[in-house]
Amino acid sequence: MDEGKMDENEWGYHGEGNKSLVVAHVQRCVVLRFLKFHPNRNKASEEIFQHLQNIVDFSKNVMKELFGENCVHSGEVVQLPLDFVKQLCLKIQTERPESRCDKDLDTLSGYAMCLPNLTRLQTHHFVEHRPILCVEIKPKCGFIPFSSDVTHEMKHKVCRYCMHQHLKVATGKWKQISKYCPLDLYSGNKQRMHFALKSLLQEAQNNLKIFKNGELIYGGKEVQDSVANWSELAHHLKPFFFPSNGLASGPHCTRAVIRELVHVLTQVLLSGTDKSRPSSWRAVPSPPGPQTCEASPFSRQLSCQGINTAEQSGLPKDCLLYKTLQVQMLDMLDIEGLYPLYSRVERYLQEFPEQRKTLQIDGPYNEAFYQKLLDGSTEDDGTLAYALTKVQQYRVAMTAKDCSIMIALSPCLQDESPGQKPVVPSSKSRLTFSVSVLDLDLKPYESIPHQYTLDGKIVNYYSKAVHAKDAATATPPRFKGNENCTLLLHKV
Ligand SMILES: O=P(O)(O)O[C@@H]1[C@@H](OP(=O)(O)O)[C@H](OP(=O)(O)O)[C@H](O)[C@H](OP(=O)(O)O)[C@H]1OP(=O)(O)O
Ligand SMILES: Nc1ncnc2c1ncn2[C@@H]1O[C@H](COP(=O)(O)OP(=O)(O)OP(=O)(O)O)[C@@H](O)[C@H]1O
Repeated sequence: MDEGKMDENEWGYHGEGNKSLVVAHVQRCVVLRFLKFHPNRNKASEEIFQHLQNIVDFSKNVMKELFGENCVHSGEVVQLPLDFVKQLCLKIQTERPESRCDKDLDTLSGYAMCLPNLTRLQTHHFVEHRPILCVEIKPKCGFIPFSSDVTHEMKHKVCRYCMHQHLKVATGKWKQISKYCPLDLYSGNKQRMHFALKSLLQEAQNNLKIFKNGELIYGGKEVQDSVANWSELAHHLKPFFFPSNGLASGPHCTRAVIRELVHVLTQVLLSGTDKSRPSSWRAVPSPPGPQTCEASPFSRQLSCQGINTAEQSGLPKDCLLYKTLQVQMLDMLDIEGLYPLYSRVERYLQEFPEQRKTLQIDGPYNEAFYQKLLDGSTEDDGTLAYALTKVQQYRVAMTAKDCSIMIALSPCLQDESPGQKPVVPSSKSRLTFSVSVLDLDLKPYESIPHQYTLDGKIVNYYSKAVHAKDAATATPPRFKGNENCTLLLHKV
């Protein structure tokens, strides 16, 4: 990229989250990722450069080690002409969702990250000109806390995502509770994974987006996509899964296409990444807590039928979901056990603020930072060192609980040998695929008190909701008496 000759007309709005905004080049497979801030809260250019450089370093030195080389794209920090950034900001403003406009793109520093466009690149080695489908999943936390510091009994039974759904609906963030439960997706059990993926397709919220040739076609919009839009989605997907057969349109076709998508995604999610290089670390051998969530409609249905819900096949150790779960489980103490350790670090920093740098609270995220994360000790010896290690591990775990998985699929031409590229078969086609992980910015130290407060709010709200519903109907809040759970077990 020639940063000297930048033309805003060559870039288009691509998407955004809470902290960054992404624009994509209209021809080349690259994106620019800008930081966002509340109005009038812009930081000094040097600070922004350092923040972005920290993101890149953390990705290279820590996340590549934990997730594997092939799945992580660290990118680089670039300096752009301020005029270009200002014009770009004006150009994309109308395309931004209103709910994200509480923050503005940083137009003052001129710094951004340049990354491969994962919605258009099949692998980072090839620039392809064939159709490409890309599914982005934000799976969230896939385990129930196993820490003995947990005081709320509910947290041992119901996962955070399912509890949080109730608070999100109550505060108006989403209209209805999703049937998706991360524990189903992470189970490694195909039936549960199909159910989880189908639930994401039914209620995408901010957990699912689908791009075709780099363009968003499903999810990620203000007006929520749902089953009502499946026939349109199926129309987009049909050439990928039924390339040469004239499958008629209509509900039968829609169901067939969605079924193929769900099956293919499951296979890809269970496939190995970085086969050549086994990961050098393990956080926890297998989830020590319960492996099902009592609020998951799937698990509830099985237990209604007297089937042992703890039974599951487990994830293959070389797949990305397994690696994600391992990193998430660096949170061994839960926020309830972590918070007192955070307070210990905080007290020390109040007394010795100049030590913040030595303790690597805001970086540098180098090899030494990574090595300290591998310390698996669980005995608190009362030291600052123990507290600091747990705090840093928690921040990394929280990052993995909020990252997204990007699955790119592209049809194999008839009789084509895929070469080095992995292939997933669907019933009427073969697709090459790649899997990546994105949004791996280390969560800030400062967010820990917020996590602690939010955790309490989520559990208290959910417990009250369960109580209220129990009192009214003698059934848990997620199910009304007339909701037939057998419906949920239809094969996809
Ligand atoms: O706390 P959560 O689980 O609601 O996660 C936040 C996300 O909400 P979600 O529940 O996924 O809709 C939230 O996503 P949205 O802005 O709601 O799309 C952010 O990802 C937030 O991270 P950060 O503060 O921007 O670094 C996330 O905050 P962190 O907790 O990861 O810091
Ligand atoms: N390298 C990439 N290639 C293609 N699309 C990308 C890339 N990076 C980000 N995106 C898109 O931009 C969106 C926003 O990016 P990202 O998740 O990094 O934002 P964020 O503000 O850090 O998120 P959060 O709300 O979780 O803090 C993503 O959901 C994804 O759709």
